[in-house]
Amino acid sequence: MIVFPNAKINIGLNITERRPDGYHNLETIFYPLMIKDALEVVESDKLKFQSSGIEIPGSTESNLCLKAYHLLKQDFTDLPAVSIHLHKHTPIGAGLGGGSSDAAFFIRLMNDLFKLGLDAEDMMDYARRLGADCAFFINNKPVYAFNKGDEFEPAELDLSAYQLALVMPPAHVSTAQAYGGIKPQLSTTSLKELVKLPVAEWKHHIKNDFEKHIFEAFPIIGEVKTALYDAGALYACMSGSGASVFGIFDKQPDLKHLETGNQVFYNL
Ligand SMILES: C[C@](O)(CO)[C@H](O)COP(=O)(O)OP(=O)(O)OC[C@H]1O[C@@H](n2ccc(N)nc2=O)[C@H](O)[C@@H]1O
Ligand SMILES: Nc1ncnc2c1ncn2[C@@H]1O[C@H](COP(=O)(O)OP(=O)(O)OP(=O)(O)O)[C@@H](O)[C@H]1O
Repeated sequence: MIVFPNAKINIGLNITERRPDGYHNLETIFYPLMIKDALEVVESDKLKFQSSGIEIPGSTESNLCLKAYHLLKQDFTDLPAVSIHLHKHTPIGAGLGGGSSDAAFFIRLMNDLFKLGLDAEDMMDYARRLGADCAFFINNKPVYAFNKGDEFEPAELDLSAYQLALVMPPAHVSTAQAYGGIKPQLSTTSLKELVKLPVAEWKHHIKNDFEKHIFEAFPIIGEVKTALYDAGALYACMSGSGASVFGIFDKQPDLKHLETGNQVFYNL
């Protein structure tokens, strides 16, 4: 069975409180983005994992697909061994949730392949144990997210009338490093309300709290955001903890000048 785990962007990100467990409460809007990996799983005599495409840092055992397999195996002890092939296309250290998506799609695939009988809530509970971003990819629809970013309310948001472009600068930001530099602050108006404003108004109201200190550490990322506004973006923002930056345009932008040194994705 083969599936195509897609990425996400965060439209705004308010880090509101530090939690006693060391994590942070936040609010954000998750929006699915059509940059995709390919994930193939077949039943096998023993558990195997191989990847192709972009090189994934870290050990094979730390791959979120294998972590998801072991998590399911704890409860489904008869689960057969599988051979996993992940073709990695989504940039890593990008704030696009690529690894989280692989894990969530893996859980969905295993549920279908081996008829585990899990509903969406059950799968989200497994996903939450693998990472804060992971649960979103179970339903994979635009949502307002709160608490650790793993509790959701539906968001009525459809950007299909716009052109989305994404730029990945030559910088890699680790999520833990990004949270390390943050000073949480309660927000005055909820993103849930702000996102109802016209897209052209968002730049005056919707922010990503990571941008300030990440732009200081990696000036290139802030420069990319400026370049997206210069190219006519109605709204531009770093996604999650970075390093990628997306722009929302009312027509196909000309970003040729950004293609040297950056990876640019169009028609998302
Ligand atoms: C930045 C975002 O991508 C926004 O959607 C997410 O909050 C990150 O989610 P994620 O990559 O799935 O994060 P996890 O793998 O659960 O956690 C990585 C590290 O980020 C920090 N972390 C993550 C989520 C959160 N709500 N508070 C945190 O402080 C913790 O230091 C944690 O050790
Ligand atoms: N399937 C996977 N794909 C990519 N990275 C993975 C995967 N499984 C585990 N990882 C680990 O996750 C790390 C990437 O985490 P990081 O938090 O930097 O990602 P990100 O792209 O910024 O996504 P997020 O939006 O979830 O923060 C990699 O260095 C790698 O070690």
